[in-house]
Amino acid sequence: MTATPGHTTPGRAGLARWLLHHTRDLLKPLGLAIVLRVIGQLVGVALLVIAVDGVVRALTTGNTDVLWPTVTTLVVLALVKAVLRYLEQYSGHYVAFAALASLRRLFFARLAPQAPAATDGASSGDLSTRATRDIDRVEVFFAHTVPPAVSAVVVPIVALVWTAIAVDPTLALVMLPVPVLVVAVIPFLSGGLTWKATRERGAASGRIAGHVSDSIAGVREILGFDHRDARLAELDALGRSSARAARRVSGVAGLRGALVQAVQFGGIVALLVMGSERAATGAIDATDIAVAIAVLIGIAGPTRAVDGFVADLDASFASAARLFEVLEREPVVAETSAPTDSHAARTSSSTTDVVRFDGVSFSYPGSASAAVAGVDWSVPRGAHVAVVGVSGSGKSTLTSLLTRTWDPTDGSLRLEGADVRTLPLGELRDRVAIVNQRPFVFGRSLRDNVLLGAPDASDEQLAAALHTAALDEFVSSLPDGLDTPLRERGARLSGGQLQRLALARAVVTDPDVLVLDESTGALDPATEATVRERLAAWAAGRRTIIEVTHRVDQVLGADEVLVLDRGRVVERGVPRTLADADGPFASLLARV
Ligand SMILES: Nc1ncnc2c1ncn2[C@@H]1O[C@H](COP(=O)(O)OP(=O)(O)OP(=O)(O)O)[C@@H](O)[C@H]1O
Repeated sequence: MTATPGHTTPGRAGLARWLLHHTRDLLKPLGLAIVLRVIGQLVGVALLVIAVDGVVRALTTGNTDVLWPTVTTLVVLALVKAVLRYLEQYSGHYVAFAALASLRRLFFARLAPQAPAATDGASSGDLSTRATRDIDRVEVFFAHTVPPAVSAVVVPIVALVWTAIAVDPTLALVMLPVPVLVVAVIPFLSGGLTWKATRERGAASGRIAGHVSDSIAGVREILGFDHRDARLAELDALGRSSARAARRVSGVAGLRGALVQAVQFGGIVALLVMGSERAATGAIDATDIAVAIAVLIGIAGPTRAVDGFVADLDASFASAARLFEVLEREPVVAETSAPTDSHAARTSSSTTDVVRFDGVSFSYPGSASAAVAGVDWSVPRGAHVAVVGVSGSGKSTLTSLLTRTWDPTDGSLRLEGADVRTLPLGELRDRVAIVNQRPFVFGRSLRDNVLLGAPDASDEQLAAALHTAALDEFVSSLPDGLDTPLRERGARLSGGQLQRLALARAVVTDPDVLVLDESTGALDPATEATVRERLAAWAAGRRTIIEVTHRVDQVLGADEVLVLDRGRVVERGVPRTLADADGPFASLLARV
């Protein structure tokens, strides 16, 4: 993934704070879930203690009548516990699912400003795993972790303090190591052993998802070039590394469960031994020993819950870490903090240049050479200009700086006099529309796809855009017209139809500047001529067209052409004049 440095991923405590920070609106219902759980589990301990106390008293006194008030109390407490359990489950899951919804919103809200720079190089399978499975796993943290974790600490403390006061302080002391070991020591030690493996397992799953989604998207190439065996071998290798990490996690989980049980039974044995010694001195009686054992058994459930969630919690934190990496990454371009009055800047500007590059240079992160170097260029309003050059000469990069996919490493770029960095990104991208080489089609209707950037456009505006892009005849030939559902990635469209759809999508937003990045290459010559004619009529000297192409013969009619070579401007001028000169443009033309 093309990562831009953000904050270092914190450890589990930091991630817990981070999750709680982003879901702070839910802290009240979360608090309620915790209180309900703690009370419910204390009631559970009380149930055991009262039952054991009643039975032992009845047996030692030989009077079974004393059991009736005990039974009544137990019935009432059992009902109370059931109601508390229901309310706790309800509020815990309410919090969990509301938290997931807000994390999903946050994921897209934070990802959008990083795009397309940070998402272009990323595996879509890995990103979608983060947005779905990783977010779902965080549910464990809210619904099955925070309330049990708090009650695993609070319930034993209350129970032991009560035992010390109401039964015997020595027995309470004997019991103390059990919850300490079960709740704190064992999970802490095992967490250290499994955290790395759990993170490796999460990363491996992301890589598997990326591999599978690439295989689906590239199935034609895989079959066409008989690449199946190699893909399967890669998938096997990924599966093996995921299984290795999973084995380590499960092995440690098994060991942890065994240790917890050993400690709990050891606690009962210790109570029996110490209790008998204390009873022999007359300090306590049989009922006290039985009640203390009941308390230890009563707190076994709440404390063992830690063992239950520790493995899931590691997975939950590993997922939170994968979310953190995306959500806290610095956007490649920063939204202006104090937007200038761009309209005022525009109207007060006396310039007739709609776009102006001043000493613009740009290098991709990690790249030693500049993709664009020292470009000075101004484009007059209403002009049709072209940027040409051999493949890799920096044409697309130059125009992507205009909409701030990236910011220049040096120099500045102005739109109608205003530095693009001072314009709100939304406004900038409204005013400059780019038709990309590889437009994306969503699995929605043709209408929705064209109106992506202008959902409120009128029917007339839509019809005009379709006409300009020469897509109108195609649309009328479809039985469902604009309501025709399109499959994702435009599977039902030809290359030329896809390009015209992308063109209509840009034109309908009524931009000041339209950038065409190799966006007519798939059209047949007659359709291309129609599109060019209609685009010229649409621009009508008011809107500016910047055309990026390596098909130099197609831009002989442009007002100006800029020839790039390895990121530098090597020639500029009126194309027909340059065609007759003996320069780079003429030699590009000779190659056509
Ligand atoms: N996202 C990226 N990360 C790193 N390097 C990149 C990236 N995109 C492009 N480049 C590099 O920057 C240089 C200019 O690429 P650019 O796409 O701007 O050229 P181009 O003239 O538009 O090429 P083409 O005509 O083939 O589309 C090339 O060397 C390319 O390898």
